[in-house]
Amino acid sequence: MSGGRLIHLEGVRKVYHTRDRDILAVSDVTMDVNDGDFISLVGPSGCGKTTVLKILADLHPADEGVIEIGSPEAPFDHSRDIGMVFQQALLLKWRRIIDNVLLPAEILGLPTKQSRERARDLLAMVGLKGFEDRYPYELSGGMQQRAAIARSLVHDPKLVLMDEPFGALDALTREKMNLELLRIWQESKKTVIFVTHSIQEAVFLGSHCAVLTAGPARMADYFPIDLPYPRTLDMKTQEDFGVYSRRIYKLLNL
Ligand SMILES: Nc1ncnc2c1ncn2[C@@H]1O[C@H](COP(=O)(O)OP(=O)(O)OP(=O)(O)O)[C@@H](O)[C@H]1O
Repeated sequence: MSGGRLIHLEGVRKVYHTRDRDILAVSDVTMDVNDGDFISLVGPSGCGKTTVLKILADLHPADEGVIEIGSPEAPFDHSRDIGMVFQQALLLKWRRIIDNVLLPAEILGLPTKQSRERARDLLAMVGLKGFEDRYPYELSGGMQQRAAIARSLVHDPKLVLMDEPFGALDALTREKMNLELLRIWQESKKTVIFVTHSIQEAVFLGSHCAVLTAGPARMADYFPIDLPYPRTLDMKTQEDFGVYSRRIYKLLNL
C-alpha cells in the first residue's frame, strides 16, 4: 500500500548539550519512508526513539545528516501535515470528546462545519460513535486513546507520529488496540511512525521496522516486514513472525 517517498533520512545524529555534559541521543538514522508505510521504531529506553520523532516534527534540529520530508511537488508543512499521539491520551477534561477531537482543527483555523463532520466520521471510525458528547472521565483508557487517535487525524495530516500510544494500557486492551490501529491505518491510508518498547508489537504492526540500540545510541537496522495485511493475532505464533522477532532480539542483545 506504499506510494511515493515521503521521508528520507540519512546519517542523522542528535546530541543534547546540557550544562555539564553532551548526551548522544541518536545517530546513524537512515531510512526512506513511502506514503502509506507503517514504521515501527523499536528499542530500549533512552535509545533516542522520541528524539527521532521530535526531529521529524521539527521540534529539535539535528546536528548532522540529511532530513527530507515531502517533495517540491508535494511540499510538507510541519504545522499542518503532522498528527501526534502520545502515551497518555492528554484529553482536556472540561471538553466533550468531539471538542477534544476538534482541537487541532480549531488551532489551525479550519472551517468549523466540515471539521465537525470529519470529527464525527473519525469518532465512528475509531469505534466511538455515540460518545461524541461524553466527557473524557466517562471513557476507559482504551477509549480515550481511540479519541486521541481521532484527534491526530482530524486535520488530515500526511504523517502521524505515535509515541508509545498503548504503553499505559493493559495487555489485552493493547492487543485489541493493535488490531484497531491497523484497521484505522488501512482505512485512513496515513503514513505512521510508531514508537514502541515491544518487539512483538513492532513486528505485528509494522510494514517496516527500525531498530535503535543504546550505548551508543544508534539505528542498528531498518528492514521491511513482509507479513501480509490484514494481520491476525495467530500470526504471532508463526515461524516467519518468530524470524523477525529474533532478528530484533539479537540486535538488542536480548
Ligand atoms: N531535552 C533533552 N536534554 C538533554 N537530554 C535529553 C533531552 N531529551 C532526551 N535526552 C536524552 O537523550 C537520550 C535519548 O532520549 P529519548 O527520549 O529520545 O529516548 P527514548 O528512546 O524515546 O526513551 P524512552 O523509551 O525511555 O522514552 C536519553 O539519554 C535522554 O536522557
